[in-house]
Amino acid sequence: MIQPHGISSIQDKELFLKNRSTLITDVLLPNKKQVDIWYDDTGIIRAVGPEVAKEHRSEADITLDGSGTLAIPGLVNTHTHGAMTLLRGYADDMHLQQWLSEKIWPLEAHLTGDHVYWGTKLACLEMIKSGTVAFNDMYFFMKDAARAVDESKIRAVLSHGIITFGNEEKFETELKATDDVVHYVRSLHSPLITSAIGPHAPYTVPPDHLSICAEYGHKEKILLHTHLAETKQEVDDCQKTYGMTPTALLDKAGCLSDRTVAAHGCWLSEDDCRLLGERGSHIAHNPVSNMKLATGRAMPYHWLSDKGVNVSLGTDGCSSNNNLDMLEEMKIAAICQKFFWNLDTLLPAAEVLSMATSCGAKALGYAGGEIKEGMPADILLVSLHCPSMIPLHNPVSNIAYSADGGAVDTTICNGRILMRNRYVPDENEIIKGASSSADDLLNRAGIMA
Ligand SMILES: CSC[C@H]1O[C@@H](n2cnc3c(O)ncnc32)[C@H](O)[C@@H]1O
Ligand SMILES: [Zn+2]
Repeated sequence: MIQPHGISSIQDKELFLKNRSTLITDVLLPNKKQVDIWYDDTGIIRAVGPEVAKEHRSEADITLDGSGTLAIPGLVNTHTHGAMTLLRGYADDMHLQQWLSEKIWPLEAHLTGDHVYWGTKLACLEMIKSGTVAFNDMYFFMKDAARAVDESKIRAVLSHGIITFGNEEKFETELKATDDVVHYVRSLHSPLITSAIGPHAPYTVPPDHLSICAEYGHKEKILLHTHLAETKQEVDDCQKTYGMTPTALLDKAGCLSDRTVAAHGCWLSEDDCRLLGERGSHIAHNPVSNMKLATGRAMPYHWLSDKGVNVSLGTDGCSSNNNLDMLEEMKIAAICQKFFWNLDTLLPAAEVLSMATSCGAKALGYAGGEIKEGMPADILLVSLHCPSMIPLHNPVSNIAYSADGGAVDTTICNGRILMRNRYVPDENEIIKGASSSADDLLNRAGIMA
């Protein structure tokens, strides 16, 4: 049996190498019940309860001592641009359109597949260290992102971000890049990685191109990932040009279905929320990015939940956040909603925890986000010995309002242990590779690091 504490020998490193039947003993659940959890080598939870260790100890290859930890489902980041880790701190404190057109897009023009590989490796490392086990990613060079995700062993939905501004030749290239990613991801035969089509936004992709994206998504049975109603300017321009809201425009183009994940939704109207509910579409809320880029309005969570829309949580990219810490995002989501809408009961702790877990899994189209029999073993063990978790009057409150990603001790995705006692194999190599890749990007763009 491999001992859980102290990663000191080669044998201990075997803990991370493959899926094994695993017993987690004496762990606390958010309802304050102490249980054992047993999952098998296919990564499926087989039993959760107080007597599970007694019944299943002989079937487990590994036992992890869960005492002093709280088990919660792995977190799901439903909107980000992973490789933007390399742009962290590059352009802050700006207006969105100016930020994109004057700083971000000019630098992104110099990106290579190698940058995206290292940026995504860094993103995966940061996510594993803060308890995220799945993410919805839209960026460039997504075959390189797929390689990085495949090595990191976390879940991802990957889309090539399509920006055309109506240019037909560019659209051809973007569709080809999308098709390449879709086929490459399928060729990996990974149960953890799927692909999506990613028209960037209704203001960068015109209606005829959006319609073709929708058709492609339906044909391939994949998700459609986009940005929606992020700023007032986007909504006003859309009304002026097309006589309808961006949500109605997406619907007219066939882009709204239960396989649609739209990020932001800050400026949705009540009618937009009704339409999203009727279509079964999902909204990914990104409060930190919205507040940092001063989008001027918080996503109307109360209208969306009234209309039955599934609302999940995302961080957006590291240039507008500037980290991928979903525990931090949960707190800010819960307090931002209360503050902006002046409703002290809006988005309570338990709802924001669901938003970051089961609602995220639902948006990304897989069963998960709950610790119970039959679910994938996407499990975090959060340390109860860190100051932000003491006292433990209410574990859900501590998770939503007090802890940050640093409290996560152990991260398990689909039964594979990715971090134990905050140790992740290859952490130093990833930090080194990503740091020099970020320097290389700035050099290529003629910017002194
Ligand atoms: C075409 S790949 C994705 C594209 O989106 C850019 N991006 C990052 N954050 C935001 C945001 O908040 N709103 C709109 N676009 C954003 C990213 O830099 C890529 O160019
Ligand atoms: Zn975004």
